[in-house]
Formats: sequence, C-alpha cells, structure tokens
Amino acid sequence: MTSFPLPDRNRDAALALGPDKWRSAVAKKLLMVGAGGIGCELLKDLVMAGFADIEIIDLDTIDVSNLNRQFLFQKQHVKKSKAHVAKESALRFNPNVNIVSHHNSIFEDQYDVAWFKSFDLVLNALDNIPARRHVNMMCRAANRPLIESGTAGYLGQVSVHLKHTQCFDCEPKPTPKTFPVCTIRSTPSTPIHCIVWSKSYLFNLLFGKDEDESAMSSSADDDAQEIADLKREAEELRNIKNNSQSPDFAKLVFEKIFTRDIERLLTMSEMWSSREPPKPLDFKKLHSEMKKMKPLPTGVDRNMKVWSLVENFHVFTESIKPLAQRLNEGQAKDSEFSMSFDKDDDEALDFVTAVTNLRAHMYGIELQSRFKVKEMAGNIIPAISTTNAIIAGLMVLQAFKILNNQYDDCKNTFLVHGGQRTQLICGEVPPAPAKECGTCQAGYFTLTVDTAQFTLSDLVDSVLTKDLGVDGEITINESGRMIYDPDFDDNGPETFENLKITDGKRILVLVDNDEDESKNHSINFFVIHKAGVTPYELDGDKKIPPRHKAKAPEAKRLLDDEVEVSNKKSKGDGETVEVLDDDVIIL
Ligand SMILES: Nc1ncnc2c1ncn2[C@@H]1O[C@H](COP(=O)(O)OP(=O)(O)OP(=O)(O)O)[C@@H](O)[C@H]1O
Ligand SMILES: [Zn+2]
Repeated sequence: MTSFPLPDRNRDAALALGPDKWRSAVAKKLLMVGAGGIGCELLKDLVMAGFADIEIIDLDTIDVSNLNRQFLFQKQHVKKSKAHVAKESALRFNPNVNIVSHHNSIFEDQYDVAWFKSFDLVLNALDNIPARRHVNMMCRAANRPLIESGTAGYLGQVSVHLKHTQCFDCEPKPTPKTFPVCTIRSTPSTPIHCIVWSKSYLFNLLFGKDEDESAMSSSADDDAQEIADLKREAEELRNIKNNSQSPDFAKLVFEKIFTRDIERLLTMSEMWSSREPPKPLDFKKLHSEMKKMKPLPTGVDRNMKVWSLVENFHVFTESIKPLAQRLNEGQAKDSEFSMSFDKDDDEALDFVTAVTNLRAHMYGIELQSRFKVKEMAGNIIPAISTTNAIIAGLMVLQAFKILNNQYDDCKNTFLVHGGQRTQLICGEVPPAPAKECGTCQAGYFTLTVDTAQFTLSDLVDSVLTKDLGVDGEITINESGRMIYDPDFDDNGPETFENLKITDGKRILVLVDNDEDESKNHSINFFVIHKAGVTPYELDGDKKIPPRHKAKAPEAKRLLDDEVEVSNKKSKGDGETVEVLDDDVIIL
C-alpha cells in the first residue's frame, strides 16, 4: 500500500479502507443525536477514526449514575451539560476535530429541515421512541441518511435508513418497557413511573446498599455549589437512615420525600411550565385522618382493592417499621447487610405499593391495587458498557459505507446473545420500505410564506388543490391541534400568524378519497416565514406518494403521534427507556 501521512490515531481506519475512501468519508459532516451510553462511545470512535466535522446534541446534564459507563464523563462533570462535556473530552482524543455541541432537545424548532440538510449523515444514540421518530422524520424531510442504534443488556442493534430502505417507522414498535431517569425522578406521568421510583430508587436508598460516596464526595472547583447540594441531599438521607430505629422514622422519611423534596422541585418553575406541578403531602393532616380510618380490608380484597390516600398513608407507616427493623437486625450481625426489593416479600410489596400510590396522588396519576403493583413491578435490564461500545463501533463501520455511497454493502446489524446462534453479530440487508408507512411514504415540502398574510384557505385552495392537485377530504393538523377538516373550516380566512403557525412549524395534511385510494396522501409542510413573499414558495417533490388505504389507523396514529410529540416537546421523554439503579441503564 502506498504510504500516506496520517496521524497515528487514524491509521487503522485508513489502512482498513484505503486512503481515498477514508479521506472522502472523514471530510463529511456528521450529526450525532444523544450523548449518553452509546453516544459517548460513538463520539470517541468517530474522532479516533478521523471524522473532523461533527455536531452533537443532548438535552440532559450528567448524573452520577451515568459515570459507570459513559466514559467521557467524570465525577467533576456531574450536573454539567452532556453535550458540552462530551465535546471537551473527545477533543482530548483528537484536538484537530471541529465539534459543535448543543445542550438542547432535538425537538426544538431551530433544528429545522435546513439544519438537517447541512449534514451528510445523522447518527442516533437516543433512549426514547418519540425522539427517534422525530429524527427519522426530519431525515426523511431533509433526504439525509440515518443510522439508528439501541442496546438492552447484552442485546443491541444498528440499523441503516436510506432513501430506498425501511425508515425507523416502517415497522411497528413493540410497547417499550423503559423510561428516562428524569421522568422517574422528577416528572412521572404514569403508574409505572411511580412504581419504578418506589422499588428501584427509594427502596434501595433506604434499605439497600449505600450511595456511591466516592462519586459524591469529590468537589469540582467551578461547581462547588452543585456538588455541595448533592452532598447535602445524600447527607440528609443518611441522617434519616441513621434514625431508622426512631419512632419518628416514618415521619422523617415521609416529610423528606413527599413534602420537602417536592417543594424543592416546585421551585424549578421551568419544569412545570407545560405540565401540572405535583402537590406536596402533609404528614400531620394525613396522620389525623388516619385515626378516623376504617380498618383496611383483609384477604383478597386487601390485594385487589385500590387503597384510598389515607389507607396508603397507613400502609406506608406500618410497612416501613418492620423493614427498618429487619435492616437493623441484619446489620447488627453483619455491617454489610442490605436488602433489595422482592415482590414476594409482603412488607416490601406493601411499602412499594403505598409509596407508589402516595407519589401517584401528588402527581395526579391513577392509583393502583397492590395486586397490580406486584404485576407491574417488573424487569429492569442492566446497561452494559461493552454492548454500547460494540454497537458504536458497528455504527462507524456503516457510516464509512454510507459516506462512500456503498449503499449495497450496508447492513442492519444485531448483537445477539444465547439461543441457537453461534455468531455474536448477525447482519441483514436493510429491508425495502413498507408501502403503508406514514413517514417515509409521505410528501415533504418547505413552504415559504409571509405568515402575516398567508391564510389557511390559501394553503387548501392554492397549494393543496391547485398546485399539488390533491383530490379528497382534507384534514390539517399542527402540533396535535386539528385546525381544519371537512366539517370544520372556520379557520379558513385566518392567517398563519393568527393560527400560531409560525416560522419552523410543521403542518401535517391528510387527504382521504373514499372512492380512489390512490388519491390518499400524507403531506408535511415545514413553514418558513419570509416577510413580503406573495403568494408562496413551495420546495419539494410534487409527486406525492399515495398513502395506501388500509391505513386509516395509520392516519390516526400520525395524529396521535403529533399530540404525543407536542406534549413531550423539549422533554425528550415518552414511552421509552427506564432505569434507576445506579448500575443500570438501557436504551
Ligand atoms: N429529545 C432529545 N434531544 C436530545 N437528546 C436527547 C433527547 N432525548 C433523549 N436524549 C438523550 O439521549 C441520550 C440517550 O442515552 P442513554 O440512554 O445512555 O441516556 P442516559 O445517559 O441513560 O440518560 P439517563 O441518565 O436518563 O439514563 C441521553 O443522554 C438523553 O439525554
Ligand atoms: Zn417508513
């Protein structure tokens, strides 16, 4: 092989590919979405392979629980932006790289189609379905290739989404079993969020192994205040644990987790700008109500009936005592003794049910029976850093192929474990798109208008009917709002500005023709405001693919998803991934 000057760190990648392919690939511009478990590995691999122009985005800050597998982060980085710290750490591997970091959600309007078009390839290292679907849709709109990734324990997968292959939405997704940590810790919205908090977080803190003190006790010069806050919180819990034999133990725990911690959360006003804030509970009030309470039902009823707030309070105060006693007795014999949640342990299940329901009550979430809590208190999959590392490596291999236009060589790759297979990694040719997919089979347009002048009727009459020639019943939605349908055309004369369809917004139009299915379409318009434009500028392929019938449910799903994404905007959470134990994390 001819010699070529390369920094040592890039030599392996270049030798494997040949200098030309290596050079042409690493000159391209990449977007990496998510800088968590897979993202940290991926960014390290990318800069080590020589990629020199990368933007990264992550909305989150670094948590102590990330440190065991997200190796770009160290304890002095706790509470700092994942995106910014990942950039700084990666630059130490290769200072000649240009990395731009965004501490933000990928849902924000500023990350519009034009922004996505500025990249040659997008790599997802996310942990939730709504964000994955959003990036998938933006990549389709911008006509950019996407590499998707995910891991769960020893399993992982990398998929390649090109114009002529399946998009992320082509295959229906199984109901996800996991959720983001911030949802569990601060913003639960379903019973399972409360169950996970109770059994994996609180139970462990009170009766399990102690917190990772080494990670908490070091202080970073410029973040002394935040580290001090963390230490104070840990100290507060330790003090409470030290009082586990006190008759006031239940009160001490209760007032910390259901009163003071919630009051502290309420001071973070941004968190509650688009969601209902929790209501703290009052120990004294519930204690006096408990005295008037009828005895709890016994037998099957105790298990099947949903307890009232005061009944949950009663069970909380009753179950915490024997658990604390068991811990104390165990530790008297063995100072290392600790307990972990077991759904077949009656006292532990009572405690977790009561805590789940008290927390659910504060957040306005439906309470659950003890039976249901037992059923739902399931399965948490540990995050394994080696799995993340393998998956990130496989993503880089696919990136080189895509960036050299070797589309026929691209593979969807699966990291499998156990079973009959002898191979650890299996590959398959990326399947063709699903005809009925509402995302990749939709039309995408950029619509430039003066939003102060352009009306909804202009969209219907001029753009849709005249220009695009759609023929059928039209339904129009924006961010989960239905703004036009065959029975509701009141908004017709309103300007986009009045309808709050501003720069960067996306409009979804569904066209339904009962007589001729080939005239059914899903069309997305990304709105750009430009003062003085008359009447409009339309950019996109005017041959809109038909939306294959059968998919009335698909149309409904598109609408549901609109609502879902708009509700979750900027939060990035959803029916996603979940974990809480410090040594656990999933995608
Ligand atoms: N909408 C979004 N925009 C940008 N980044 C996102 C978005 N949704 C999720 N992410 C990021 O994707 C990353 C996924 O990585 P991973 O699952 O390893 O997260 P994590 O570090 O486990 O997070 P957590 O501390 O919540 O468990 C996270 O860092 C998360 O902040
Ligand atoms: Zn698709």
